Amino acid sequence: MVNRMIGVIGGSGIYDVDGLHDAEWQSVETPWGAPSDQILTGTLDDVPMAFLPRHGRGHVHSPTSVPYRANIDALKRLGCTEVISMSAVGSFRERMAPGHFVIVSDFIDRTYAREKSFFGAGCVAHVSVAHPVCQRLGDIAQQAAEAIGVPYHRGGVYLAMEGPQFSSLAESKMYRESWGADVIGMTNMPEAKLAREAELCYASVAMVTDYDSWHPDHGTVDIAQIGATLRANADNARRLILAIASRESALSPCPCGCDRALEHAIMTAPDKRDPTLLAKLDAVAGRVL
Ligand SMILES: CSC[C@H]1O[C@H](OP(=O)(O)O)[C@H](O)[C@@H]1O
Ligand SMILES: Nc1ncnc2[nH]cnc12
Repeated sequence: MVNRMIGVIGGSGIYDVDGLHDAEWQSVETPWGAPSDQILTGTLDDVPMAFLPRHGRGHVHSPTSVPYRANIDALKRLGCTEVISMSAVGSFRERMAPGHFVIVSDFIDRTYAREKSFFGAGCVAHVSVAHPVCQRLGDIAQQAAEAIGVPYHRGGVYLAMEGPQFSSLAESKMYRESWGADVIGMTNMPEAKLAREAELCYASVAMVTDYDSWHPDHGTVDIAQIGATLRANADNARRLILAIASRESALSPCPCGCDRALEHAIMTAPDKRDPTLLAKLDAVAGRVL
């Protein structure tokens, strides 16, 4: 048995975590470039943790410029076995109100200007993302939300848009009424797909900041209002991270198979694989290469 190591990716408004023992900001180099920032490592309740601010401290990266591959590679390289995302989202459902947390169950990926895979020419792989979220990690997030008493919803479809502009009214209505999306954000894809390729369990806790632009009583999205809700949510986000750590246990194989996602995924014949790409895949896919 090895211990779990939790990777937490903090989204807008979450640039550090309190209470880590032996806390240290570490620089991690990856074959995919630099991650969004240094990574804060330490232990919470004796559980090793690595915290990465997705947009960098000071909010430097836009949703499009976030180095998603470097971020996932860096967390894997540090020894993380799972990744929890904490993200701001707009809501398409009246009942998912600002201040509520949604434990995401699925995604619709509408992003188009990002690198979406570690694999490619010279080493082709196809993993399943039919169930992009780890059920076991979702259970832990749910238990943690229950324990801290934050209003939460288990399950919700997160639509990932490219941004950085918010949606038009017509888009907002289409996502909500025709596509069945429950919340909208700009960052969880391709992050979730890359976590799957890296055989990391992934779960996303979406923190509702607004009703996007569809709601007749709430007008259009306003970044000032989002900021105020984010600040109000930040304390609950920190408490949730603590509560998640205290629910972690020794590592056993993931019941959903996230940790074995690459088992039969690589298509390229061993003698046709590109050594340069294979070298870059050392952390992400070393187990199967
Ligand atoms: C600050 S509103 C828009 C911004 O916030 C969300 O980022 P994150 O998922 O990192 O919390 C959203 O996806 C947008 O990038
Ligand atoms: N309405 C919205 N659309 C996209 N990303 C968001 N992040 C927070 N609110 C959002």
